[in-house]
Amino acid sequence: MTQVANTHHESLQSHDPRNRNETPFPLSAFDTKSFAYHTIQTRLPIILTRIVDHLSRYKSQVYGEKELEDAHHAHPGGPQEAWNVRRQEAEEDLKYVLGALAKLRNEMQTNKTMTPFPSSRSLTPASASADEFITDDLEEWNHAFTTKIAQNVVNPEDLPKWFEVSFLFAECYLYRRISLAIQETKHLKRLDPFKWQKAESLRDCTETIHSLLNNLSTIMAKALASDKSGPETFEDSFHQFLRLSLWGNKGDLSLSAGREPFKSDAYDSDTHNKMGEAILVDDSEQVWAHLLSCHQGRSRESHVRVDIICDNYGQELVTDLIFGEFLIASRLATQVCYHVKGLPWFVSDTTIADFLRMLDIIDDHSGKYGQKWRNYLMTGKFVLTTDPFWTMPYDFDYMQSRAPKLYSYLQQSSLIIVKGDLNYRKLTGDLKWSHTTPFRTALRSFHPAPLCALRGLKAEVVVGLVGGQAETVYREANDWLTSGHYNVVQFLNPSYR
Ligand SMILES: O=P(O)(O)OC[C@H]1O[C@](O)(CO)[C@@H](O)[C@@H]1O
Ligand SMILES: [Mn+2]
Repeated sequence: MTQVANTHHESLQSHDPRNRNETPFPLSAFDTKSFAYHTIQTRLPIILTRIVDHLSRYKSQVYGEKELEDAHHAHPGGPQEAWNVRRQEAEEDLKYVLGALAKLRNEMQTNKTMTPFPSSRSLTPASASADEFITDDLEEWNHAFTTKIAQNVVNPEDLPKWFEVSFLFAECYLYRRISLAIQETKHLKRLDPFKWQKAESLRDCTETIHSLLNNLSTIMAKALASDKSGPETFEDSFHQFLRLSLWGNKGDLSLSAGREPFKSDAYDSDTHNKMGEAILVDDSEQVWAHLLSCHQGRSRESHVRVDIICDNYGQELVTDLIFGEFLIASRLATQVCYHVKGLPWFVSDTTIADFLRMLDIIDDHSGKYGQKWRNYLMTGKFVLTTDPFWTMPYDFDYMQSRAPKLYSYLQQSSLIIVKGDLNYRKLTGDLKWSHTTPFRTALRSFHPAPLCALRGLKAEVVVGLVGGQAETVYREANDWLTSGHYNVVQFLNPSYR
């Protein structure tokens, strides 16, 4: 395997507990020609500025004025004084958040040293509810600071800086600091700073979602009608739904910072075929064969659980729900488990509150599926879960040691679908692998169960290509690694050698 080493990082080799001799170095903004540099220099400041704009523009929503008014109307003679105090405190909270974000932008742009987090115990808890955001990842963040794992600093005594640490660490750190500013307030703890962008993008793809849900009933009816002898007959539909979920990944909001946002057209057979031309590695056949063998090999009582490590809200989540519906209705799976983020993350990633809101929105589109999928959640056909690991700075190679419970849960999966670009970066460690490195090698120790990555290429790591393929695609489009146009469907069953 080619070592694409960066002299700056050479002295790191002995420091990271992983065997550096066998793995290349992480992508980092240290390389000024890289997408990482462009992101930290230009895209992330835009993302921060957008939050500040929205928080300033929608102040009254941020203060929860509507909720206050509702409470006031519900209890007209109620404690007006208390509400006024709450409003003033919320105003102070907002000023605090805006100040913290300005400070964060300044620290990033002037390449300051990154500082550890306060202990989660120092944060006053909000009352527990579905839209509660986690805080219990902070001790792990500080573990990464103390041990310097995942950071890629040059010498053990060096402190991490924005343009020198690994790109993955820097980017995750930014999103964690945004959440911290919000969690440090008294009244704004549940604020999702990306909610206006998520809502806007949802409006942009309303028609697409509507048509997807409308067609779903027809396609499912057709697919189920042809179910003479069991799930074997679903092969074509399986490929359609898998690719639909891949296509869903085109609509992320973090990529669009500083670029034209992706406008979704209806997904039809033409889109399906065009997508096919832009799939650089397509292991869908193997995924199908694997899932079918799970179904055929299972006894009457046993389960086939498919885990979806989710990515974005909106269009992508709808395609993932549709895929889940297909898996359950076709009986290829008995359970589909959705893993979402415990914090607002990379602008458009799905949180628990987003997922539940999506079901309400789907109710408005198709009276049927929102309620149906809520029932699935109640009966265990669908499971919705989160874990602090997803918002830690670690790539998946660290899951077994830093989140052993999550790892062993995933070991019981029949198939793990890993969605999107960021998750792919975490699968491969966001390292400078040669593009012909086998997918298995790039996963390093992460082999909990058979897995399939469904990902649009939006960052400078991709593995598993054949010799010469990268060069050919580069000639077609020199921004092939980051444009989101090209895709991979990569499968690995760790029990096959
Ligand atoms: O939603 P996705 O597919 O993980 O994409 C996230 C985006 O954030 C990044 O990880 C970094 O900015 C890009 O690679 C990508 O544009
Ligand atoms: Mn995302």
